[in-house]
Amino acid sequence: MTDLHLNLDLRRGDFRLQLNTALAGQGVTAVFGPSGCGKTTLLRCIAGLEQGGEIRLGDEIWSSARQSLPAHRRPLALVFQDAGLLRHLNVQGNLDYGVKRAGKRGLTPLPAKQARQVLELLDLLPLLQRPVQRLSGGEQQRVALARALLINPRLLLLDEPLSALDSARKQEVLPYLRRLHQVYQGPILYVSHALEEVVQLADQLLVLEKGTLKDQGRLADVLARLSLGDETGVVLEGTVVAQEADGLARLALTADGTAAGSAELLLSAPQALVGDHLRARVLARDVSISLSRADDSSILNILPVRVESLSQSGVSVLLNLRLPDGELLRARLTQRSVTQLGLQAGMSVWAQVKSVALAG
Ligand SMILES: Nc1ncnc2c1ncn2[C@@H]1O[C@H](COP(=O)(O)OP(=O)(O)OP(=O)(O)O)[C@@H](O)[C@H]1O
Repeated sequence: MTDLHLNLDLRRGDFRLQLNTALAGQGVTAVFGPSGCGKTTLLRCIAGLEQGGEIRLGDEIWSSARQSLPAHRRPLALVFQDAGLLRHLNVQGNLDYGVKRAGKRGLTPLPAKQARQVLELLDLLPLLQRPVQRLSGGEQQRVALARALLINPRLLLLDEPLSALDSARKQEVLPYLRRLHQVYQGPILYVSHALEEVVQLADQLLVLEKGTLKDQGRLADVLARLSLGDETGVVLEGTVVAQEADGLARLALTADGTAAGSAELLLSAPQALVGDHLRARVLARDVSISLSRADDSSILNILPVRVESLSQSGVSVLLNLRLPDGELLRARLTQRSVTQLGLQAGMSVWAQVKSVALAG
């Protein structure tokens, strides 16, 4: 595994990006934070479009006080919100153009068999002869992704690749991004300010605030630490074990993201396939508690939990709950409900989650 080491310090007007960290050499690391926190500047530094510090991928120095590999020589691929396709060429022409330039970056493009797998995964085989002006926004982004993957980059940088798409197109492209690991094993850096995207795609999360590192780590851990007010919640991960006839997917939770646990969730994830790894964000405000298992309720997800802690949060109480295999769940209740049920740390209760409240 080849980690990406960053030690950056640069100023742009009043803004200063100051960061000393390492990013995982595989999986998706999302760079997350409010507008203006420095996400794009960070990506541009790594891509060589801005200078300001040390960048090293494993033993390979891309930038230091003494030297800097020019942007067009760095062995990486970039996908921006604008697919940036060449308008006068068809899809095949755009892909060929990217492949031809891979050598400049010191990269060897994917061999034919793997290249075909990329095109299959992105459903591009039927579109190869199509002029790019006749592609939808979502299709254009799939071509941009293929063009990036075919050069077999050592690092893939995605800067808000969905933000120019409307929400229907976003939902269309997201499943493709979720499956990228089937054809690309290198590290992916994914810049976004959309939490729903980050939750679905990222393994690791790097949070920036005013140009500095606020937090970094496993997605579920960092999200649990972030204070998100009304959006406070947890991320549960699992494998889709069934797509049921009524459109609900059955997700078998994996306790630490790897080992299979015992709990299951039903959620609406129409695009997901059996075997897909999915994450569901469960907001604390969408979880209610009962002392006994209610079998006459419309709520489909009823999970046994242990109350770990209670903390006053504004006018409500935030409960940290543990599922039998150790996953964290949170519930936000009124003080009146907490008093009525006599809820205390250590109690075993039932957590109820409406399946519509789960965004896959
Ligand atoms: N060339 C520049 N000159 C002056 N200020 C700059 C320059 N480039 C970026 N900035 C400032 O640096 C800050 C970080 O910008 P950046 O685009 O990296 O943020 P971001 O987190 O990607 O924001 P967004 O989510 O809105 O894209 C902003 O305040 C921006 O105005």
